[in-house]
Amino acid sequence: MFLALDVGNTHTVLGVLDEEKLFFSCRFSTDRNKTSDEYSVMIRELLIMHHTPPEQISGGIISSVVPSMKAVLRDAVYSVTGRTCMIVGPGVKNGLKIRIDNPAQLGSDQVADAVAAIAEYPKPLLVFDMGTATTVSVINENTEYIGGMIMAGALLGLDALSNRTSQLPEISFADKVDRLIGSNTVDCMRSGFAFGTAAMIDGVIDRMQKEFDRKLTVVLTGKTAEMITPYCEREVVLDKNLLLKGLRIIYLKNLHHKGSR
Ligand SMILES: Nc1ncnc2c1ncn2[C@@H]1O[C@H](COP(=O)(O)OP(=O)(O)O)[C@@H](O)[C@H]1O
Ligand SMILES: CC(C)(COP(=O)(O)O)[C@@H](O)C(=O)NCCC(=O)O
Ligand SMILES: [K+]
Repeated sequence: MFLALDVGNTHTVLGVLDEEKLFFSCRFSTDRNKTSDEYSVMIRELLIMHHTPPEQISGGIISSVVPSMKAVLRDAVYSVTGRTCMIVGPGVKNGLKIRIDNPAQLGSDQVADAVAAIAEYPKPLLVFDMGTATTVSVINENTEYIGGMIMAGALLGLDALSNRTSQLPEISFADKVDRLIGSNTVDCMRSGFAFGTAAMIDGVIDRMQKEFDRKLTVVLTGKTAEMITPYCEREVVLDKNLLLKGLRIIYLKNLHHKGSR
């Protein structure tokens, strides 16, 4: 069993996996002020809460788009399990053919997503990772990562909307949004979030499709994708664990390269 950590700008996802199974995953806030000691307490408790003795963890892998969190979490995992995590980035093989101006610039979350998507889905394909930012990754028929898009995440837009206006409130999304045409402030905001974001995705898919002869596969992941997928009109696949599956592939690839760690 090994640990996989996906550090996003808002949340960190921790998964415990082996070659076939995802035993559990959980999310906690990405808090840049917490120390490795604080994270080690949290990780230890999460493992125990999920009936996983830390001694059973034989290694770990971290993908982080928050640079300072890499060392903090690696140290925390080391103090809980005695194992040193691989960190997605220079020196760790990912097998992805990255054809962009500066491959080192690509976020490690997009690398892990792309590795998993290539392994599981027909090409060409698009991956929408909907977190703090929404990223679109484009993979061609030859399984090359050729580029993509970055936009503000849908929830970031909503935060900005209520923070930067005097009359728009903070809203929640406990219920399904069933009206396209809102007739009050809150319903208008809810419709804008759900249908507006879904229409953006549908529209990007249509435009991207024109660049390819073969039908694109479209995979959506990230917390926000769970909320938006039901409102999309194009054919999309929601894969909540895409990134963890990518980390599994990268972990196993490097384990076999370097011998056991
Ligand atoms: N409990 C929460 N605390 C803070 N932000 C939240 C929460 N729930 C949702 N969000 C919003 O979700 C977005 C991030 O989604 P998430 O999938 O966690 O992203 P990331 O992978 O970038 O960490 C942020 O824009 C934030 O506003
Ligand atoms: C675009 C991102 C900020 C998305 O972060 P997230 O929403 O997962 O927190 C992250 O993937 C990143 O910092 N990327 C590096 C820049 C790039 O991919 O070009
Ligand atoms: K993202």
